[in-house]
Amino acid sequence: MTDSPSRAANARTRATGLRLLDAHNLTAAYYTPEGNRVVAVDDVSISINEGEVLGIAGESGCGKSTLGAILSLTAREPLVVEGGTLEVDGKQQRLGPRAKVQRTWRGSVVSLLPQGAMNSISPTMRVRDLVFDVMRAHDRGVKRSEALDRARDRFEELGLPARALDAYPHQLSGGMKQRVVTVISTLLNPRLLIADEPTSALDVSSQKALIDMLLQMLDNKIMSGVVFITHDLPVLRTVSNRIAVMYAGKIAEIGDAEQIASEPRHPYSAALLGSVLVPEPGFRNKRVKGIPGSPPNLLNPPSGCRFHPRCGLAMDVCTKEEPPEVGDVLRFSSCFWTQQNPGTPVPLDRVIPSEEATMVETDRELADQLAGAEEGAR
Ligand SMILES: Nc1ncnc2c1ncn2[C@@H]1O[C@H](COP(=O)(O)OP(=O)(O)OP(=O)(O)O)[C@@H](O)[C@H]1O
Repeated sequence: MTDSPSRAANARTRATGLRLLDAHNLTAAYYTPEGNRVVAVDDVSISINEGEVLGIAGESGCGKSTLGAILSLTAREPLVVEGGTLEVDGKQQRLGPRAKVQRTWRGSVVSLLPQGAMNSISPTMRVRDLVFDVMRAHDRGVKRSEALDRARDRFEELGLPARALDAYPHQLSGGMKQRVVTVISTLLNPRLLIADEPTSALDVSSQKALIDMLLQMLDNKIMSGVVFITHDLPVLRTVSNRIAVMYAGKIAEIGDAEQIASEPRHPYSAALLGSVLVPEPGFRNKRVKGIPGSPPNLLNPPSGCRFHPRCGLAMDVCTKEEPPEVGDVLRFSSCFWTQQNPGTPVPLDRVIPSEEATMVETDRELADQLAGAEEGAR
């Protein structure tokens, strides 16, 4: 995905410094048919500021979608949210098996744009029927004409053709379908939108159109913040103000997107970003081919720091004790090495020893994307 400098730069100036969401001690587990408890998000706390896009990065299976389900209050069996608190505008929503979700929260305070949403629209429903269903789920008394007027106004505000409301899903292109679903999921002006892999099935120009629309929605105060979950690190770096890097159900590192990309403080972030591009100037056209090994099975995660079996910087303490959060709530790294080496750049060649790291040429398109994202950030 190529990027215009102004879009990326604007994304970084939207955040106000005012708090939008404080999420404390979120824990959720899947209960398997065999009766096993798989803790997919384990005691995670994050904060998001007004106007901010918080990107969530991490390898497959590290808990990104589960975190999205907790934040959007959409967890369903076999996932059980076991504890935590969400705080928005001074109001609290307690989480847990016995906590009651306030009706006014789902859709209005937090809203989910689920992974693959565009394929889950019934082929026999027109877009306008979906609009009415979504609005009616929150307001039993809403009239069809009111719902459609609201959607039509919103489509016009965001430059989408109002005639798309009369279309069946198969009549829309993939990119248009995703933009339409995004608009529908924000019709109630949620404070926070959680977008789970919103761009992953789209071609490059549709990715750009969707991201532009999301940023315009933030500018127009349709919502006040976005949690953007994706595997695609160049996209994440372009769109996010801050990035949270997840590993095995925990936040390994969180911080300003550019800081995370150029000066990661956690060995896992360095390795993950190194698998896209090696930051050292002498290796700009090379990257590490993946991180050796694979994320742990969350049924039985490693003791101490969960990344220690794959980390070339691991010390004895990392195998036994939970790592400390080094930094503050907006920028921290959960790592003993970071604690013992303040201000020292993570040596990627020691995180992934050279005999295990296969260096490959960075493909032209990826290098251009990253160069564009960097240019935009300046
Ligand atoms: N239905 C389930 N039963 C048991 N374990 C599950 C179930 N769904 C997910 N998990 C486990 O929960 C963990 C987190 O899954 P999650 O889907 O949140 O990860 P993710 O980072 O979003 O992955 P991806 O990028 O592939 O979507 C994974 O390790 C997975 O094995």
